Amino acid sequence: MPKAKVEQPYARRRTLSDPLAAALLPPPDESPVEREVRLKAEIDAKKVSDSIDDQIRQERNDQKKSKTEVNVLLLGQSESGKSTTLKQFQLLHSPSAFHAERIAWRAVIYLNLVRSVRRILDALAPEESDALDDHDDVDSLETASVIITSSGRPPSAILGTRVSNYDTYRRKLEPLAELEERLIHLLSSPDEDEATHLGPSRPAWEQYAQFYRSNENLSPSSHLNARPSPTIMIPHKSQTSSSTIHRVSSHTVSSNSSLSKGKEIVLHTSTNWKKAFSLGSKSKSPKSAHTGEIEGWWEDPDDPVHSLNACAPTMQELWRDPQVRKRLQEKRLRLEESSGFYLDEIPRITAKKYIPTDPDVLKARLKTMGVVEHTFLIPSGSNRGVEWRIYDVGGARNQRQAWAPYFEDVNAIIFLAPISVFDQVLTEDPRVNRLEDSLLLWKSVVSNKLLANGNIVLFLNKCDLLQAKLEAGVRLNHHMISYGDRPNDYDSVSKYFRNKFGVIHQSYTPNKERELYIHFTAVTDTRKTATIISAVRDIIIKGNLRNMRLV
Ligand SMILES: Nc1nc2c(ncn2[C@@H]2O[C@H](COP(=O)(O)OP(=O)(O)OP(=O)(O)O)[C@@H](O)[C@H]2O)c(=O)[nH]1
Ligand SMILES: [Mg+2]
Repeated sequence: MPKAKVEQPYARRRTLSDPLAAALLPPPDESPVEREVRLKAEIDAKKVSDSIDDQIRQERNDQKKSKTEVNVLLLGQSESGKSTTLKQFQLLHSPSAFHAERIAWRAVIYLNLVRSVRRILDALAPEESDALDDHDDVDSLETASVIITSSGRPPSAILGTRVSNYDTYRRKLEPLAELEERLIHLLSSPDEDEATHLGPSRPAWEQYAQFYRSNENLSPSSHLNARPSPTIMIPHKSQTSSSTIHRVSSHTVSSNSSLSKGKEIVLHTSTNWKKAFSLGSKSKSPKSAHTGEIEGWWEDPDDPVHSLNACAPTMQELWRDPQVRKRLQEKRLRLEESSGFYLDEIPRITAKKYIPTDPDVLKARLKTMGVVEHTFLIPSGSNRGVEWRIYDVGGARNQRQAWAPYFEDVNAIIFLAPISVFDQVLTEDPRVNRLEDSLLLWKSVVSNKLLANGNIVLFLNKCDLLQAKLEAGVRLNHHMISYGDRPNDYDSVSKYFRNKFGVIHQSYTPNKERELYIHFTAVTDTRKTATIISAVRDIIIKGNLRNMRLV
């Protein structure tokens, strides 16, 4: 064995300084046969040792992979329900962090309500023929909820029901216009007229924590764990200047380390977040820590709650006015598809000491800019120890270029396609039907090679709204000719959509073995969504293990 020959002198030389090697040296009187046997034994031993090393390395890698993180990307067009799904994940896995943020959602909910009222008033305005002709007030008509006819224009009743109290409503609700401006200023970036970030968070939390605890019967420790830490800016992965990553860690573990790891909320780079926190910040701290007597935002005369509270009876009257309802129907303005749900709860939402409930927060609309990362560490159950990173992206067309940098490391995609939107158009481009946009987006996601090995889960979302719409008599075949004369009921329509999305996946996926998991969802429904989320979690974990060949 030439190799052994070459090795021996070195081995002998090493013995001078290496006692272990000296002990392993062959006996000086070794016969050629003994030598051969020894060398073979050494080679065999090395093989065994190498294979053990390989095994250990492999196990370490596998352990590392399965232990560290599962990256999930939420994709879909704007208003498809991505952020709402993320909120459901948060509510399920880190409820205390979710609850701690509730007060901060107050301003967003106010803005959602005030905008609904403004949209109603705009829709009631007496029609002037030329106002319709140069129809550039797209926003006031809430494109997302307006049916576009073949002429490309909402079929507004030209001479519809007159609302006799219109002038009174306008006059009495005048203060809301100023309030809307203020809230937009507080919650939006200068170039946006939609709310894109939360209002007061930490200051509100600190000031009202005691009040909150006494109202919610929650233990002080759970609140301490949930307290969001100050805002930190994190540069975006992509080159786009308009995109931002917002990072929110929401560990469910209750150790101190989770606190020190930092639960940071990152706002838009162009946002003055201190300003955003100012709602309620004028309120003073509790009058007395001993008596627990609380002085809160409702004692601050500048707080928006006062204008809202004063306008509440008129808002209520407006929303209940049969002439108004008729006019909205004529205009086919369906406020229940957007932020309209708060209109059904005006007295509660405008109460001076209103604190948003879980369902209120889930329904609050806050447009996502850039990419928001949430981390969940699941401390028990079959997913124990797995760190979940969920990325929620902005779905509007000008936000989609920020998605690609996240495709590389992704383990699973949850794609949201709202299927109630077949009669709606994109807010950012009123020429494009929302469902068509969703189908195109779906096609480009399922055919993407970078995503070929990830699991893919499709949420056919807003099923509650689809059902209501079909029951109200809106016909799918008026908007999708391909539907033909099939029945216009929920079962037939939902199956049709499932098939349509399924076929696209089958035709365009670069990975023919990939299974597609489809769920019919209404992600604002916590109970049903919790069940779906745990099923999805198991699918993703199993898929991951399969990819790592552990199963
Ligand atoms: N009724 C009903 N409303 C829903 C459903 N899913 C989402 N919504 C509402 O639709 C609105 C938009 O949802 P978001 O989760 O903000 O949408 P998004 O996909 O994150 O939108 P972008 O951030 O613009 O990309 C919110 O007001 C939600 O409450 C649903 O299944 N049913
Ligand atoms: Mg969003």
